[in-house]
Amino acid sequence: MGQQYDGSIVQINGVYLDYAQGGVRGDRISAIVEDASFSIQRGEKFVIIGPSGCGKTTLLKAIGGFLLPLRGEILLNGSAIKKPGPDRAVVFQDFEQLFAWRTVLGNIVYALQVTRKISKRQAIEKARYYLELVQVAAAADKYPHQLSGGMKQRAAIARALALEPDILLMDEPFGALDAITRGELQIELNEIWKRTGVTIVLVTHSIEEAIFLGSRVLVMSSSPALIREIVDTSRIEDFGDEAFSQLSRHLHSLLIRQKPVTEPVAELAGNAAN
Ligand SMILES: Nc1ncnc2c1ncn2[C@@H]1O[C@H](COP(=O)(O)OP(=O)(O)OP(=O)(O)O)[C@@H](O)[C@H]1O
Repeated sequence: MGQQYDGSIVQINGVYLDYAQGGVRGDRISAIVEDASFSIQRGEKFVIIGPSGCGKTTLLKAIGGFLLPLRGEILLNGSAIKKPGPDRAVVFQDFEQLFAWRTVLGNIVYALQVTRKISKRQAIEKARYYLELVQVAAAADKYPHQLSGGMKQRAAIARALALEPDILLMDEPFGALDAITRGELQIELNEIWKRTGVTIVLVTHSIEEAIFLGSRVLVMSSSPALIREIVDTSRIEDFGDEAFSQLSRHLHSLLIRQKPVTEPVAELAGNAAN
C-alpha cells in the first residue's frame, strides 16, 4: 500500500495478521503479527525464529496465501498474494503429509497431475528425478506406513520440490526427527538448495538450525509479535567455528534474554533488514 515494489520475490509491507474476522476495532488492532515489513530475496534461505506462539507459522501461512492480511499487503513477484498456489509448496513438521493410500511415487505423480499440465509419463520422470535428489528413490514403490519418519519427510520434500515452486515454505520440517536424521537432512537441504536454487522460507525453534540453514534469520518477539532483527548468517558454513558461536550467542540473547548482547557482533551479523 503505497510501498514501491523492490524487486524481491516476497515483499511484506506493513502487514497485520489475525485469525479473528473483523479484528480491527476502531483504532485498536488485536493482531497476532503486527506491522511486519521485510523482503525475501530470490534464491535465499530465509529462516524465521521466535518464541513459541509468537506467530511464525502465521507469517508462513500468510506467505502461503492461507491467511490474508488484516492490513498491509504481501507481494509475490510484485503481485499481491490472494490465495494459495503451486508456486508456493509447503512442507510441514507432521510426518503424515502424504496420502496413505498412494505409494511415494504415486503421491508425487498425483501432485504433479493436479497442478501441472503434463503427461503421466513426464510426471513419473520428474517424480523419479526428485526422489533421487532427496535420496529416497529406493522407497518409490513403498506406502507411507512402510517408511521411517525421516523417509516420510524426504518424500514430502521431494513432492514439494517436484512442483518446482518459486518458494519452498517449510514449517519446522525436521522438528519431529531424531538428532541424527535431523542433522543429515539439514546438510542435505543445503545441498538441495545449492543444486536447485529454490527460495526457501523455513520456520524453526532451533538457533543452531537457523544459523546453519539460513542466509538470513528473522528474529520475532512475542507480545507484541514484532520483528526484532534480521540477521545475516550467509557466511556461516560450519557449526564449529567462532563466527557460529558468536551469532548463536547473539540470537540467544535476542530470543531468551530479550535484550541485545554487548559484544560487537553488529559487523558480523550485519543489519540485513532488506
Ligand atoms: N487457526 C487459528 N485460529 C486462531 N488462533 C490461532 C490459529 N492458529 C494459531 N493461532 C494462534 O496464533 C498465535 C500464533 O500461532 P503460531 O502457530 O503462528 O505461532 P508459532 O510462533 O508458529 O508457534 P510455535 O512455535 O509454538 O509453533 C498463537 O497464539 C495461536 O494460538
